[in-house]
This record gives sequence, structure tokens and C-alpha cells, in this order.
Amino acid sequence: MPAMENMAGNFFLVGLMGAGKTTVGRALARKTGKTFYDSDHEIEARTGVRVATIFEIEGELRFRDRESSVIADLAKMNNIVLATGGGAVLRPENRAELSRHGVVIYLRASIDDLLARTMHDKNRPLLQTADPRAKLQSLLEQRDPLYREVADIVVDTSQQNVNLLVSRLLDQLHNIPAKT
Ligand SMILES: Nc1ncnc2c1ncn2[C@@H]1O[C@H](COP(=O)(O)OP(=O)(O)OP(=O)(O)O)[C@@H](O)[C@H]1O
Ligand SMILES: O=C(O)C1=C[C@@H](O)[C@@H](O)[C@H](O)C1
Ligand SMILES: [Mg+2]
Repeated sequence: MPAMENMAGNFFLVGLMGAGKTTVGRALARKTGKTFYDSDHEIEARTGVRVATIFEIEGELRFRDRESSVIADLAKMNNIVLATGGGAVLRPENRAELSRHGVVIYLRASIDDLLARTMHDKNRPLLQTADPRAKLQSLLEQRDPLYREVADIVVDTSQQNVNLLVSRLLDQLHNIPAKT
């Protein structure tokens, strides 16, 4: 088993759908011995239904309320890696919680990669449209400034294998003071 990195504080991952927040977050947690959480999974665990069903029945606004409540709870924990939902940065209170309680990592990827990585998963309601590429492009335009605003580190994930990505990320994290 590879050596465990001993680092203090929380790490929060932000970025668009398909950027790899869940995948990279899980690997980063394993490597640092932190507990992994995913805000989408937490919302699903609390409600007992999939994200797509919440959008369908309650609408996006109510989903965002649920998301803010989960983020507020999880951000206060210690020694965790949290993969946030792609739209978590939309609300200023979520951005404040994230930047206050952990080091925020923005995972970027090309639209081509995002599209390829999200194509087969029907649990992303915002991409169930006739033109998911155009949707991703417009979400990127809207959200890129918000991801950047909240991020302590920006990482390009295009054409990067997950293990390599995590080891490069750890090099950068060593140079950033922990937020606890
Ligand atoms: N660096 C990478 N290279 C290749 N494939 C990747 C990479 N990162 C993630 N993937 C793949 O892309 C898909 C989407 O990744 P993941 O679910 O981690 O994205 P996400 O950012 O959590 O998306 P969402 O916001 O919708 O939850 C998965 O099938 C995953 O295996
Ligand atoms: O980008 C978004 O707005 C979303 C991303 C997913 O993680 C989910 O939180 C949900 O599908 C909405
Ligand atoms: Mg995810």
C-alpha cells in the first residue's frame, strides 16, 4: 500500500459535472486518510431518492436549499474530503462556507472531456437536454468565475489519469496552509 500523506484540515472539490470531483475526491481521501463525502450522495441519503427525482418533483430551487443545508453541515466537520455538486458554488453562502472551512480545489476539464464523462449517466438532470454540449458550455461560462472565486487551487484534469492527478494535487496542497 502506498505511503499515507498526513495533512491537516478539509479539502473541498468544486467544478462542473464530469470534472471528476467524486472520482478524484475519493482517491484523495484514500491517500490522505480523510473521510470522503459527496454532497449529492448525502442529499440522496437524506431524502431516499436520486438527485434527478428531487429535480423532477421539487424543482431546482428546492434541490439548492437541500444542497446548502448539506454543505453547511459537512463543511463544519473535520478532516474530510468533500466532493460538492456542480452547482454548489451558485449561492454565496455556500462559497463562504467552503472557503472558510477548507482548502477549495477547482477541477477543470475541456467541454469534450466533460461531455464524454457525463454522456451515459442519466442522473444529471441539467444535461437531459437536446444539446448537452451547449448546456455545459453555458454552465461553464456562468460558473467558471464562481469556481475561481472560491478556489485556492485550480487543476486541469483533461488527459490526466486519476492517480497522477492526485499525486500532483498533493504536491500543491503541501504548499498551502491548512484550513481547519
Ligand atoms: N481525470 C479523469 N480522466 C478520465 N476519466 C475521469 C477522470 N475523472 C473522472 N473521470 C470519469 O468521469 C466520470 C465522471 O466523474 P465524476 O462522477 O467523478 O464527476 P463529478 O465531477 O463528480 O460529476 P457530478 O458533478 O455530476 O457529480 C466517471 O465515469 C469517472 O470515472
Ligand atoms: O451542475 C449542477 O448544477 C448539478 C450537478 C450535480 O452534481 C448535481 O448536484 C445536480 O445534478 C446539479
Ligand atoms: Mg459527483
